[in-house]
Amino acid sequence: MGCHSVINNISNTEKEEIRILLIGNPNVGKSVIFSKLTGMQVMISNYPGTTVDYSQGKIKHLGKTGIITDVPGIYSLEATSSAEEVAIKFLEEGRPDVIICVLDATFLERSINLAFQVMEYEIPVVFVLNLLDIADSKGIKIDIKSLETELGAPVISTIATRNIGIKEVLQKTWELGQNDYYARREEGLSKEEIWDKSKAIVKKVHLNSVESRVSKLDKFSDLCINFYTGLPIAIVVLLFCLAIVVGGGKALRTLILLPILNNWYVPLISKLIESIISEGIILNILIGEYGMLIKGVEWPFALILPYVALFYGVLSVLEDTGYLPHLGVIVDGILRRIGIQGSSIVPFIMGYGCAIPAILGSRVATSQKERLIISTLVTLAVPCIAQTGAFIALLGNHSMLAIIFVYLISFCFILLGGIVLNKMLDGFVNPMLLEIPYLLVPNAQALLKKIWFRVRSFMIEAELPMVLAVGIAALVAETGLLNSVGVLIQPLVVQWLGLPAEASIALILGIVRREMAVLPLLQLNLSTLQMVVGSVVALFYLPCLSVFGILVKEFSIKVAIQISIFTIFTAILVGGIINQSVSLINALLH
Ligand SMILES: Nc1nc2c(ncn2[C@@H]2O[C@H](COP(=O)(O)OP(=O)(O)OP(=O)(O)O)[C@@H](O)[C@H]2O)c(=O)[nH]1
Ligand SMILES: [Mg+2]
Repeated sequence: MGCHSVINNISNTEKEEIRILLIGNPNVGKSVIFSKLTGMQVMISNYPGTTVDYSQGKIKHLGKTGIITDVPGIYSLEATSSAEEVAIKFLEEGRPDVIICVLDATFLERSINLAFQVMEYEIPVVFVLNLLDIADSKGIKIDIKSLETELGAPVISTIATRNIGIKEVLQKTWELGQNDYYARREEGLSKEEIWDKSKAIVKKVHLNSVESRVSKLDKFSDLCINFYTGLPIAIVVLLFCLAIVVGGGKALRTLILLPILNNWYVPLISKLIESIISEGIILNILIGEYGMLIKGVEWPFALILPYVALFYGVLSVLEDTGYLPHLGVIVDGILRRIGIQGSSIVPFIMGYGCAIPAILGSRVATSQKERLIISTLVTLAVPCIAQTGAFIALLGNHSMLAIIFVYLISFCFILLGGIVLNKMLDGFVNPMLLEIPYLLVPNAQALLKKIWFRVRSFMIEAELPMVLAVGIAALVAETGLLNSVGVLIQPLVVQWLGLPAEASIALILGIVRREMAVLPLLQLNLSTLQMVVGSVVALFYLPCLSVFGILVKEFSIKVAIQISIFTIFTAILVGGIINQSVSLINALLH
């Protein structure tokens, strides 16, 4: 990072620190600037509302330490969502020493409007005019000197993604952060006056009359949000993504990972362990039916990881191109019926990866009711990617129809659950206020970094609990504990759901991780009906432990418990109804 070294973790605060706050409209590149200044990896995507919480990092420069905070984007100083509250709280209560206010060169009027509101705080401000390359491609030219004069504070022009201007931002921030220099204060202007003033400034500083050039991507963007052309585009895009994740995942699994595992790894590890331990429980726990060293490697790495990697690959492309908000416009009509705005398609799609970012992402929703609906539906009926991998492993070789059936049930319950919750819960859903970003060609390096970051976090956060869960399965199966636990839930599992008693282990392990409610079924030689029932139960069943934790944190323990009771009840009810009705039809036919 050139002229400064970076320490990522913040410990206690020293006196000599400069506290810096990054502020600006959504999607203007604040997080890119944060990441370039600190060297820290944070989420960066091409849609408003990527950052929903704050990140802090330390910068050391010229012998001084700066603590910089990246917050969610805001349009004004009145919070309309819990994400915006975070930003405004940092500004109002944090009293930073200096503010870096990022302006969007392609949308200057709105940026300046916020700038004036920020300047009322009498805190030194460095203005950063970002996205200059995009402005340039649109034929927008801005007179920086004149903008400086109008704002009464320094303006640095940047192309953050290419690291252009970042060094200057750092220098200016240090200069202002140490001197008591205040931006000019605008006394008590009304909202309308601020808008008028912003408009007048934009007129003054634009060097050309902005007859904005329309690129091919802009034309395609228009096609994506027009319902009649946008709907077929959306279907093609989603089917293409599905093909990559499902088809690609299967190819990776069957052509590369399983052969390596079965032909090389398993014989090698079995030989090794058998040469040390000849028989007994320990041997079985390590390499037996649920062997930790066998299933604990096969399940997470060969069955789940390919889908995780491809899903995050596809998701990251959708995010960085800026396509997701376009999709939001097309699905707004449907989502509104289930109490969600079109813009919430982003957290919803994230739920197909993992429920945690989806629940956190719902912070951009403008009402508590909407947040609750998104979080409940994602927890109830949206399978995470690890669970999808497990469904494909269980049902894929057996019957494609069975997979389609499970996903149809999932869709039906998203719709049904949404309609019911929308009616049941008090509150309101605001009309959609969705900003459509320019479609961009993603930067390959940034994209790969982001995918790697996500896959790595999955490996760190998910693989260990999965291996541990396999260990518990092995222990429970080998010690006969399974039988005693099984007896308790046997009537439910055997009589009502029609599954073998051993399937209880899936229900026990499903508490730890969602895919573990499916994977143990692989060992049981089930009929197609049993597989489908097991999958449907697993689909709804329980939020995994970490999702439960997030629900408590974001809402309350009461809400988390209510959602869990609701999901477990739905799981057992729907699974049982499928089993009982198919069995009845079978009995009548034969
Ligand atoms: N071409 C170009 N793209 C940029 C530039 N700066 C940021 N971007 C892109 O703009 C998008 C938004 O960047 P972020 O850093 O996530 O924006 P943010 O202001 O943090 O957005 P929120 O967290 O949603 O408020 C990303 O796709 C970036 O890659 C720039 O100078 N030029
Ligand atoms: Mg951000």
